Amino acid sequence: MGVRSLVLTGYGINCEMETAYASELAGAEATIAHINDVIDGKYDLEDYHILNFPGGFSYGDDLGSGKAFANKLLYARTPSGPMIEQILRFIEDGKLIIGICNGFQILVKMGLLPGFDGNYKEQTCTVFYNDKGFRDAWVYLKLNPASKCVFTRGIERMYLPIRHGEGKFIPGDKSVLDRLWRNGHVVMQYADEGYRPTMEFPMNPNGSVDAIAGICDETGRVFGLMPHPEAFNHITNHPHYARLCQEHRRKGEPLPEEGDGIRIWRNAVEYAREKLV
Ligand SMILES: NC(=O)CC[C@H](N)C(=O)O
Repeated sequence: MGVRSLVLTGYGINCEMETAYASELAGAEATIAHINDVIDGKYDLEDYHILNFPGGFSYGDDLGSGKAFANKLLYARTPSGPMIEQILRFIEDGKLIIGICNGFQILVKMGLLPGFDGNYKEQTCTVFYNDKGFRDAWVYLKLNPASKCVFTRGIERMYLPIRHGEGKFIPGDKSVLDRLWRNGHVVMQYADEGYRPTMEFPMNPNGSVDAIAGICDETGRVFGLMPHPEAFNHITNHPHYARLCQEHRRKGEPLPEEGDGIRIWRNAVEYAREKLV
């Protein structure tokens, strides 16, 4: 049996195709499912190993990005009980969840991230309006070596696209922020070209506290980030592709075809193959 990846969509989520494609490039079998079909019981989370919450504009970002979709997941009932119970069981079973951009906003607003002490239903952080409005650009990311995140194992730095208006990560208070650092929840920070974390715009595109761009839960198996790794699936996505080609030709080194973002799903698929399949 192979690794199966479920990609949710519906209500204005718009990155499901690229997210499914990223899963497949990494060796998983991907299925795109409308959230209502999951709630109706047409898809069973039990059949999957990786659950993806892609980016987009669910419910038009009304009430704050991701809030309405988060509430839908918290309060919807499936034929076999509350939807949230199935999601909690998915985590308990040792499986993997990733939320990207709007997906990250949904996970934070549900309380699934950071999910302190396994309490996945209490919101302790938020993702708020960027300091300087909507931004569409590529960002340098410094990975936290102390993070427990399964999806980013062995990755020290990344260069990925962002496109959001509400990406400013804010912990509820200082004790929440301390705890995020102390227990390895912080996965990645916005950085300058030398990969030093920064609060400076535009390298830090939104003003996130401590330049935080992505966090995970205590298990390292629930992960969310504002940047879009699925959108760097091939080297031609890179904004300086032509320059990279020239540089590599000069050095006589082949340019890798796969985009760096796929490493996130490669880690997930490898973990699932080892532990879940
Ligand atoms: N690209 C996205 O997923 C956008 C996220 C969200 N709708 C925002 O603008 O903040």
